Amino acid sequence: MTDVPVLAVEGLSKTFTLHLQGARRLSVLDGVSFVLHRGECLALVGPSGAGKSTLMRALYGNYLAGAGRILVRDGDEVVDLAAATPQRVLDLRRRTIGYVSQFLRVIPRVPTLAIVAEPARRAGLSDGEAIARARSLLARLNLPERLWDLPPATFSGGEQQRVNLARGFAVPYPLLLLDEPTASLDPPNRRVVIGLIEEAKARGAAIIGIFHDAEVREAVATRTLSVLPLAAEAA
Ligand SMILES: Nc1ncnc2c1ncn2[C@@H]1O[C@H](COP(=O)(O)OP(=O)(O)OP(=O)(O)O)[C@@H](O)[C@H]1O
Repeated sequence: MTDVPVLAVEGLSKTFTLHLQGARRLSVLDGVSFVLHRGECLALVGPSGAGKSTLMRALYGNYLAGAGRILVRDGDEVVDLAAATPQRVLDLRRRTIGYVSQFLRVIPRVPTLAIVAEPARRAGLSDGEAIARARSLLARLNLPERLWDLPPATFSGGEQQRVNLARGFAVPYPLLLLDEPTASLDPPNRRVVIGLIEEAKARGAAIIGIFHDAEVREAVATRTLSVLPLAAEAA
């Protein structure tokens, strides 16, 4: 299976129906196709509102595809995420597909360390290993240790983004989706994230990212995919 792509997207389309506006339909993605192999980092580029985040959300199964296939390699199997059951999608998210969204959304009152350790625990690590991994990532991302036992709801934007990044990099996912992972970070922490992405590529992860920061994009991307706005409203 080594030559089987980690991800093959075939003819992916997505149309939103705006129920509060007379069921108007807005076509955002139309026939998107690409293939991604181990160790590649694909940067999605295109103007604001073109559909980059929509594509990411469809690849994580948050948005249901209108048409097309999203073929994800899962061990010896290839699963079409666009047609998978919700249970199978959750299963893929446990070990196969990681997603670092731009904003942290977590259960209130849970301390930072537990939030970061949780994906590693779900992926099968022991409690001790998951906590050790969480501690090491939080330290690497320069989150002050005095914050680790606090819930992150009141953290600054950059602190919350680093909690999110630590969660995403705590599991060696074969496929990792990064939605503007350095948007709120200062230059030293941007460099830490570039290092984490390079290490993930070196271990064979396939990565798709939206990097508005050109310096970060040029440092990590092996190629780009243009997502362009569609001209017309869907019929
Ligand atoms: N849940 C939704 N319901 C209706 N329309 C949506 C929804 N999500 C996104 N859209 C619309 O789809 C289009 C693409 O949005 P998207 O967030 O994917 O763009 P983007 O390329 O990521 O933009 P940016 O670079 O500004 O983040 C926009 O016109 C947006 O209004």
